[in-house]
Amino acid sequence: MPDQTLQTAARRDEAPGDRTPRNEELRVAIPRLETLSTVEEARAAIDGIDAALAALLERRAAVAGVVQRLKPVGGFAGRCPDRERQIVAAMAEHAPTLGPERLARIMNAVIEAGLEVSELDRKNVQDGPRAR
Ligand SMILES: O=C(O)C(=O)C[C@]1(C(=O)O)C=C[C@@H](O)C=C1
Repeated sequence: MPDQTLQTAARRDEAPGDRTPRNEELRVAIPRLETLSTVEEARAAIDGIDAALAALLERRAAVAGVVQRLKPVGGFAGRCPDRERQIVAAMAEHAPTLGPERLARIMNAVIEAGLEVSELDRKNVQDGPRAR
């Protein structure tokens, strides 16, 4: 059986005549464990997953940066623990083996990395890129 494909498509409804660009989509091969019988094969599968994860993390940080600019108080000062708990609870439904406690640690690192990038971007806009 071929690898499964995870397709993320956060599409807007298409109105007739709408010429705004479509969202990009990411197609990821999900390796079936029974197809992996050597370290090399398993590592190659990990590399494929990590490339997709990195692309998603990069885009997540950019989208979280948009949230920081739209919120009345953005950045670390506007951190929202309730929203972070919601995110972890929703993710735990897709990752029951990892579970909420491990996911909370992972997402804390992901969210903090995004906030760091958005604060650097804000500083660059204020001071110019030389201050970086
Ligand atoms: O949803 C927000 O309010 C955000 O600022 C985004 C985000 C995130 O990266 O998902 C970042 C910080 C908040 O503590 C919660 C969530």
